[in-house]
Order: sequence, then structure tokens, then C-alpha cells
Amino acid sequence: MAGFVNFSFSSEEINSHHRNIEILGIHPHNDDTDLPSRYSMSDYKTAATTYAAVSIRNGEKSYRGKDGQPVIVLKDFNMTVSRGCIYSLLGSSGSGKTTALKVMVGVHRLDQGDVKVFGEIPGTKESRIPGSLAGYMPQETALYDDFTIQEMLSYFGKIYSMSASEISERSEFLINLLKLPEPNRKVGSLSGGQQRRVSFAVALVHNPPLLILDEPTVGVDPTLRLSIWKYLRQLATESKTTVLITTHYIEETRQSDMIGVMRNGKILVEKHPDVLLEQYNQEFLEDVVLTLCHSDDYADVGVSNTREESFPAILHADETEENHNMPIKAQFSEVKTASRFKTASTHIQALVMKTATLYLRNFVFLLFSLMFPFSQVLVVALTIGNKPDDPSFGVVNYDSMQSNCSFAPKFENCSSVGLSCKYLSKLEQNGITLINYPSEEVAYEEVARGNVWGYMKFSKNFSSYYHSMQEYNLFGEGVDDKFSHMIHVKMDMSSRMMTQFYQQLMIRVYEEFASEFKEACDHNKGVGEFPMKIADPIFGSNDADFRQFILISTIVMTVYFFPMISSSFWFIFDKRWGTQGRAIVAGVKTWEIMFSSYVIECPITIFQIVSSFLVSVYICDVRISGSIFLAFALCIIVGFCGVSGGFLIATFCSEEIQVGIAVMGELSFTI
Ligand SMILES: Nc1ncnc2c1ncn2[C@@H]1O[C@H](COP(=O)(O)OP(=O)(O)OP(=O)(O)O)[C@@H](O)[C@H]1O
Repeated sequence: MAGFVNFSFSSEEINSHHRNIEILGIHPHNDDTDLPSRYSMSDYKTAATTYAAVSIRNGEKSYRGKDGQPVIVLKDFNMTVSRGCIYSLLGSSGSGKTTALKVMVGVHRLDQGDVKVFGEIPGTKESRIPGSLAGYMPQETALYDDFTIQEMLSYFGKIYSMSASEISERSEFLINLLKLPEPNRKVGSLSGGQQRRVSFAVALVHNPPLLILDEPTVGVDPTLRLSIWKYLRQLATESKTTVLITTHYIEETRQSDMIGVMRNGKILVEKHPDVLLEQYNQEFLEDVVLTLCHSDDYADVGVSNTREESFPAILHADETEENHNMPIKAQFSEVKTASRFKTASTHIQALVMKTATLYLRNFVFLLFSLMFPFSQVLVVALTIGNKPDDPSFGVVNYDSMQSNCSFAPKFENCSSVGLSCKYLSKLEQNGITLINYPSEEVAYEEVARGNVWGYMKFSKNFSSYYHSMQEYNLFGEGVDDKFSHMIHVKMDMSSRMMTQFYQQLMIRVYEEFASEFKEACDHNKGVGEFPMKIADPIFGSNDADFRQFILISTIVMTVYFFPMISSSFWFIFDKRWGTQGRAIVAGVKTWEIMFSSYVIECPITIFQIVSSFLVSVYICDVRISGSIFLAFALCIIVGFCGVSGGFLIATFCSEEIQVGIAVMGELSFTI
């Protein structure tokens, strides 16, 4: 693993650097142009083992409890892990071990106190933590079930900027070491123990100088546990890798250089296992831990960092407070890491490949994402806003008891005979099938049965009363029903679309009918006209139909909500599986995750938009009156707003169901 760090030196500092370079075992040159400009990870391991790899001083950390009150998890927490040693952190469940590890890898920040890893504060630019300095194995397996073992190792190898050959070499080694199944086996098909070993291999893939392992031996058989410890010992001794491990198998920690016993958020004691056994006069470490915890219940044994009592063989030759905090860069004038742009682009490539692989492995989801938008447009086009195929309407015509009209719809003179028939003929000319019923009761029954949408009733002598009303402005004499000159309509109003369709048609046909009547009777056309005229529209058209409106709204909603759903779901899966946290510890930034999501969602959103547009325009006859490119660009912007909305939702949610509810909530507001 070469080429993770660049160190360069100013000429004034060369002498002091030469001294430090010698510590690293690298031979200095006299000419500064010959000085090595790139240092490998192993430099971090070999450099000055006298300085602490990890040190926490007076650490305090609390979480917000359910009642909103802070729950203290770490208090007066003091811990020192020397470089090149195996440090086992022991403690009962809930004592705060994982929290302490998360503080070290920069996932959590201390509320108070100092934490330094290789002399730098995790999370700062200089620290490279989160980043490639640490290999972190979280408690949960934090793997993608749909990935193969090889893909899992390659994904993290790529995040750590390893080359393809480095990844394949290292994968082969780790697969053999950890006795993993064939590299093309899917993680989801492995047993729990095998998955933990893959997770362990992922933490080791870039051969980091600091290994932070949260219960790596859980679910691993004793033989393999032995070989894991053997390998850790080899790493610590030969490569000076610092190993920090938590475990509930207390006896296995005999092989470590230092044991830290934790209880109620603080370290009770930090000593070599042999020193502990000797001091507490016990044969087993479990008994030591029990004794320690028991004494802590009765008396505060205090934070013990009394390392002078520790076993002399361990690596903490010069552990003054000053040295614990001595940054590694103090040994070099300047630490240059790979260019940020290059690292970011490598991360983004890895993330895009990861999501693309997940999409391909979940082909049904991909197909659904691609096909659903245009199928939705098609379904909406076929079901909403269409004119009825065979519109039929009932007629109860008491007008001179004419049930069968055989009059021509045109007015030849100002006659008062068969006006209802003239109106009905005009309706038929407009495509309405009229069904005559003998009485209102029968017509009502037929509407109730769903055979017609409604019926219209013409009163007895409608024609003559209508004629006198128009000619002389007189109501029919001796008629009880003052509204005999009117057409009475009753409809099934449960469908807004159908109601609108029939109402608009009947009014338009009536206007034609009334205008022709006035012309035939030589009346002033303006008399009795509706005193309002709707002028030409500012936007849209006079005959804009509901279908056009609903289809455009459907496209916009589709290109907003689908990217939102997919981005938020991938984000939440990644969060819940622990893979996102793991990638962040490996140095991936939140903006890189977001950017990669835009990159992967972009072709999918474009496909969704293009297919929805084509279906709308060429199959559903939607008219785009402005620029199609502008419409397309607006949809793309809406799509990206959807992806961003997905991130926002996923940030506040921890479960898919919460995402679903949030998206549905937003959808209902939009509707
Ligand atoms: N994100 C969180 N929010 C609120 N409380 C938390 C959170 N993470 C951990 N805790 C609480 O902090 C305490 C310490 O948890 P932690 O996981 O650090 O313990 P642990 O020693 O690693 O336990 P175990 O051995 O079971 O893994 C527990 O009481 C836990 O419930």
C-alpha cells in the first residue's frame, strides 16, 4: 500500500527531518530534490512508536434520552493506546465501549475533553480520520447483502484509493487468511460468522496503521478466533499496526498488550493482562474484571493510568502528556495528502458504482423506477379526464307528449311547435345518445342503476311556453309550474368530469338553439344574452381540457416524487445497514454521497422524463405549446429538487416506513 501521504520538506528544516526520517528507517539524502515526497501507510506505523496512537483525556459524552434529558455515557474518560500494541477494551454491555470507539473514528464528538488519534483531533483536516488512517469494523456487519465478497472488498478498496491490482492482491490474501468462501458468493447468502469475517476483511483491506474493531470475534469459531488473534499479533509486532478491540470473550484478551476495563462510562484500569492477573492474584481475566467491577460498586477505584506498574515489554516508552498529544506532523514539516479533488472523484466513482450495482441487483426495483412513470401517465390518460365513449342521457319529454322527435334541428320559421325536439336533435348532433323514458320515476331508476348519467325533463307545453316567454316575456297562463318554459335536468353528480362534460355541452347547445330561435323570430340577438364574455386567455387555451391539465400535473409529480423516493430509500438503506457510517469513517464526505446520488439518479430521471413526454405527446395527445426543451429542462430541475427532497427526508428518518409516510405526506399536500 504505497502512496497515501506526501511529505515534503522545506530546506531550512532538512536537518531535523533527516533525524526523523531516520526514525522511519528511510535513508535521508543530502539534496532536498531527492527527498521522498510520498510516504506510505507503514510510515505511520513505524514512525516514533513512543507517541500514543490514541489518547482521550477527561472525555465526556452524553446522548439525548427519550425524555429529552442528556444521558451521560462517557464521563472522566481517560485512555491511552500506544502505537503498535493490541489494546482490548472490556466492559459490560452498555458501558460505552462503542461510543468511545465512535469518538475515536470521528463519528461522534466529545461534549468535553480531548481526543487525539496519531496526535490529531479526529474530524480535522490534518487528522485523516475519518479517512484512510483507520480501519473500522463496526458492531453490526455493515455490508451490502447484494454484493459479492469481492465487490465488498473492491468497494472499500476503491474508497481507500487502492489500485485494482492492490485490491485483488489484498483480497486474495484476506480471503485465505480469514477462510472466506469463494469471492463471488453474495454476502446475503453467507452465515452470520462468515459475514463478520467479511466485515473484518473490509476493515483490513487497506492495511491501515490503526485498526478499530468492535467485537470482531462474535460468532466466529474458536479455531478461527485463534488465527484472527495470531494475525492481529503479527500485525502489531511486524507492521506496528495499532489494534484497538472490544470483545466480550474476556479470556482471549490475554494476547493483548493492554487491557482497559470500562464501567459506567469510564476506564477503571488500563494495564497489561499479566500485571492485572498478578495484581489481583487471579488465574483468569474474567475474575479480574469481576473483582474490578465489584470493587467499583462499593468504592470508586478511580481512573488508573498508572502505567509505571504495567508490564515492561509493552510499547509506551515515553508517555508524557506532551508526547501523547504530539502530532505526527510535528515529525515532518508538512503532510500532504492526495489532492482533494482526486480523492473526491475516486469516492464518487466508488459510490456511483455501488448504487449502480445495487440497482442492477434489484432489477425489479430498477424496472419499476424506469417503467412506472410513463405507465402512470398512460393509466392517467386512459382513466382520468376522458370524454365518455358513448355518452347517453335520458329524456322525459311531456312537451305535447312527443316522445319521438322527427323534426329537423334547423329553424325554418318562428314556430312554437316542437322546440324541445329541436333542442334534443341538436344534442344528438353533438354525439349524445338520447334514451326516452315515459316518466320521471322510470328515468330516475335508470340513473340510479347507472344506465344513463342523468335525464332532462320537458314540461307539458314546453314549446309554447318557451315561445311566449321569448316573444312576449309572459309566463304560460293557468300553469302551476312557473318554470314550464325551462329544461329540468337531474344528474348523477358523483363524477366531476362527467358532470362538467354534460353541463358544458347542454349549455353550449342551448346557446346555439336560442340564437337560432331568435334569428328565426327576428328578435334582437343581444336581448337575453349572458352579460359576460370570457376574453382570450393569458395562458392556456379556451378549450383547455381537464385531461391535458391532469397529464401535465402527473408528469411533474412523477419526475419529482420518483427521484425523491429512490434517493431517500437508498440513503435510508445505507444508513440502516451501517454501510453509510462505515463509508464515512473511511473518509467519504456527505456531499460526495449526495453528488453521487445526483449522478446515478440523473440518467434514470432523464429516462423517466423522456418516456413520460413521449407517451404524453404521441399517445395521449398532450399539446406542448411552448418550447419542448424548456419543458424538459424544467422537468429535470424538478427531478433534482426531488432528489434533494429525498435527502432531506432521509436525514430526519431512520426507517423506510418513516420515509414512506413523509413522502406520502408531501404527496398529499401537493395534490
Ligand atoms: N445514538 C444513541 N442515542 C442514544 N443513546 C445511545 C446511542 N448510542 C448508544 N446509546 C446508549 O449509550 C449507552 C452506551 O452504548 P454503547 O453502544 O457505547 O455501549 P457498549 O459498551 O458498546 O455496549 P455493547 O457491549 O452492548 O455493545 C447505552 O446505554 C446505549 O443505549
